[in-house]
Amino acid sequence: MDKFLITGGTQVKGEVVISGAKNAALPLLAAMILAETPVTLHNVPTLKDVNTLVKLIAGTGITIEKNGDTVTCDTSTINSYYAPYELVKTMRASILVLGPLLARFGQAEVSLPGGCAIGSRPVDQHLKALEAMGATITVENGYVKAKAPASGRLKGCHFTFDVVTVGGTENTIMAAALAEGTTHLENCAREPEVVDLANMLVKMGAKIEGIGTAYMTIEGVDKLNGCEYSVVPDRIETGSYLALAMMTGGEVTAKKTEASLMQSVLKKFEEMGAQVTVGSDWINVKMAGRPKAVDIRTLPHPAFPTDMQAQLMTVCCIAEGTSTIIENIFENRYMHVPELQRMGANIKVDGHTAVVQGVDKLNAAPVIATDLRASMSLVMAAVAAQGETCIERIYHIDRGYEYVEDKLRGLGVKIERISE
Ligand SMILES: CC(=O)N[C@H]1[C@@H](OP(=O)(O)OP(=O)(O)OC[C@H]2O[C@@H](n3ccc(=O)[nH]c3=O)[C@H](O)[C@@H]2O)O[C@H](CO)[C@@H](O)[C@@H]1O
Ligand SMILES: C=C(OP(=O)(O)O)C(=O)O
Repeated sequence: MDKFLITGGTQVKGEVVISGAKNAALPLLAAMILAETPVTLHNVPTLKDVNTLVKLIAGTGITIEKNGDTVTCDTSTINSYYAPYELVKTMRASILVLGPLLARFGQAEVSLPGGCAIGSRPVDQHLKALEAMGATITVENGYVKAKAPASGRLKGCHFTFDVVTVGGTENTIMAAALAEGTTHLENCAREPEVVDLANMLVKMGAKIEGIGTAYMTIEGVDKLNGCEYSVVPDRIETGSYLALAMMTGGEVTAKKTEASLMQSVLKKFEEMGAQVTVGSDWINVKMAGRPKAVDIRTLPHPAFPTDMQAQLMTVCCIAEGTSTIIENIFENRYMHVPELQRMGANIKVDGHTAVVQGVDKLNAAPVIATDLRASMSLVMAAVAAQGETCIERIYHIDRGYEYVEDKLRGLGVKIERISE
């Protein structure tokens, strides 16, 4: 398993080009299954999760290829509607092929994703919404087996999500796009990645109203065509590199990104004393001196995203004063805390609440990355700490940060990957 060796004490400075968003690329790849003619997707990041989904889609017989940051797909060769456990277990977002396969081909068999380090993450809302559209769903031997009604097509319905779910909303709008009749969805997720998916579906010929709101109406169409589309910039990758500027009293300009996607995060940066300047496709963050403590609650978009919680907590570790963080989305998303404590952070966790008392500095220590964003939080801590930090199990970071060492080196970070 690969490790990172990071020599700390660097004040980062420079520019970083932001990649397409992992969390948009995955549903957009799944949506390709819906198209009767070829689709071309640009700005697709080269990541382990993207490779997994491409492999899973190729396993159905669909012709799909990734060249650089472009993926092309032709569904005319499909001969299977099956997503195996071996791939699904490595990436929960694999469940996103369920809605498209079922809506287009009337059947699907997809392994049930398990829980993961950050929480149990059930998919009951995905299944309930598809059932409301007339699907017959059984769960047997760890697989979700889904069939459309006898007509072969799902039916429009009225469905209210019990919880705001990004993946649940995505699976449902993809299915509804090809259903017979109109689907009314309430309590939808409004994340930019859901909006990106809806926009691509519209480009493919779907009829969707209420994009970016909690209430969406989808009038099903008989078929969807291919299109050419470009993945939205990664707001979490953007936020992570900008947070590194705050962590080290440095300055970072994130390019090829969009400030409008991440207002709640930029507002927190400003509350912490950073100078934030934005342009049409860039954001600059400059931090003079020590950040100020801040209070954070993670909630669905447009509030503060759970995927930035670990990174901001790490900045709070060296901030002046006491910060309070409340994680409302996932029940176990504080796995980075014991590792940050090993580096000298003063954090107390009680249930969903973490109280972080800022310290003057962090120290290098051997640590273990437990999940994707926890990995980035440890990288940030290591860059700011005095001494050499070894971070184990960095395969997590490869799921979600494209060319991470190159980008960090471009900002002055001293980082080495040790492959064993
Ligand atoms: C690939 C992708 O886009 N991943 C993102 C997506 O994950 P994902 O789509 O899995 O997250 P959800 O929005 O579905 O989960 C939000 C909450 O709803 C619960 N829930 C979800 C579905 C369901 O059927 N039943 C249920 O109870 C989950 O356990 C969780 O507590 O949104 C999360 C929340 O912004 C992000 O952290 C992830 O990075
Ligand atoms: C939790 C995340 O991803 P996933 O839903 O793919 O596990 C994330 O991107 O932070």
